Amino acid sequence: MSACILVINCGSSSIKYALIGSGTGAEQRIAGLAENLGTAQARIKGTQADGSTFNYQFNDNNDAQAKPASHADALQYILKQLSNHQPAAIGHRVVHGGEKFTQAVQIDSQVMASIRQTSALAPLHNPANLLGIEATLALFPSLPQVAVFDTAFHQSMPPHAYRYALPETLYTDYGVRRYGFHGTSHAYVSERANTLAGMPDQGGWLTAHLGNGCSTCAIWNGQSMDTSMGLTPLEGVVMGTRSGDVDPGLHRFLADNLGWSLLKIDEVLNRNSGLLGLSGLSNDMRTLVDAAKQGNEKAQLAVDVFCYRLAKSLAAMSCALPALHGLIFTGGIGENAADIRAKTISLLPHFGCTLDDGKNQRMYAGAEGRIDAGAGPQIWVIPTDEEGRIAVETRQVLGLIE
Ligand SMILES: Nc1ncnc2c1ncn2[C@@H]1O[C@H](COP(=O)(O)OP(=O)(O)O)[C@@H](O)[C@H]1O
Ligand SMILES: CC(=O)OP(=O)(O)O
Ligand SMILES: [Mg+2]
Repeated sequence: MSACILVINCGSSSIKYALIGSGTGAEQRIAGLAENLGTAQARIKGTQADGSTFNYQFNDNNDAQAKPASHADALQYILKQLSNHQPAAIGHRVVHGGEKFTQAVQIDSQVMASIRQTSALAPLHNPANLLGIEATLALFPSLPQVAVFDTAFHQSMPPHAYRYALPETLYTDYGVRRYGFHGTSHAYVSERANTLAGMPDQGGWLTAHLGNGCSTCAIWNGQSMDTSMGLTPLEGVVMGTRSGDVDPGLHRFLADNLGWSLLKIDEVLNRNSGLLGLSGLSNDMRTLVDAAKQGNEKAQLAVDVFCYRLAKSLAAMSCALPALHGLIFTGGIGENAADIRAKTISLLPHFGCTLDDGKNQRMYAGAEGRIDAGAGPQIWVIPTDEEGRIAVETRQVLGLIE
């Protein structure tokens, strides 16, 4: 693979990686996932250059005394797998860039200090992103590294969308405003939809990125006009383990009546809520859809709240657009869960969308296509490609020719 970019997306307990070659003709890609890092179940699975797959369990003899594999251990293993390929540069997903970063930048010590400063606003994400950067800097001290921010795409939001109705000093002195996340994904799928629908850089799209974290976005002529996540990735729609919007009065209620500390409240809203909290069963939409079909009422309620709050968010986002050309579903749930798409669309009759049930049900994993029946705004399923877009932006920042 010539002049390839290594893309690293470090989560709190996982690392997604991809080595993306520029070559001529079809793009070449080797990708994988390390998960359960920091636990005895840490493992890595991925593809190799010849197309074969590997699945490596760090602690395969279940030794209770063994030290759990860290992010650095996983990166070392990943790089060993890729040792036949010398990347030209490394691109990192960084979730929160605050107001400072309106586009991707080459990483230096000042950029790292800024990412560190912003960690308080994305405690599940930025510290993990920094771990990834530090580990690759140690392993490849001479390679250029680029940070691609989830927040950058949303810096085009107008003040009426990004300001909270709070005293001004909280914004001017402390940066309390709405930032939005998943920008790399919202940007990628809306550009892709422009291309597929034959309307380059024009039109109004509502995008629903539905992964473990979920967010919606209103995009007009290629620019983010509003999005459901805010100061932190906790605001907005229901997610796997995150609550999304709650009454701000909830915090005082829990403190006064249950004696919970702010730390405990934050933990519950981030890690024990959302689909997991409602169902008491799982944060995995596949499990919930199956359980609901078997008559599990809590799983059904979790699915119902998820779809209703998602439709409500899309309806609210439509206020940011002069005209609506289409809706786009992406992320693990958006790409794979036909019933969730159908239920959400059924809650938006005033959009005038018509779903083609057959096309919706027939969409297979990894496919992109239109699932509307022709009348009203278009409905698309477009698999996101955050890694591909991070590689493109890394090349652009460094002036590397594709
Ligand atoms: N076939 C499917 N049906 C329903 N949900 C699915 C399906 N495949 C994946 N998902 C859901 O997608 C979510 C994970 O999305 P993904 O985009 O992979 O996550 P991440 O945000 O970590 O990138 C999980 O809730 C998972 O259950
Ligand atoms: C910002 C965010 O929620 O990211 P993820 O979906 O990767 O958790
Ligand atoms: Mg994701």
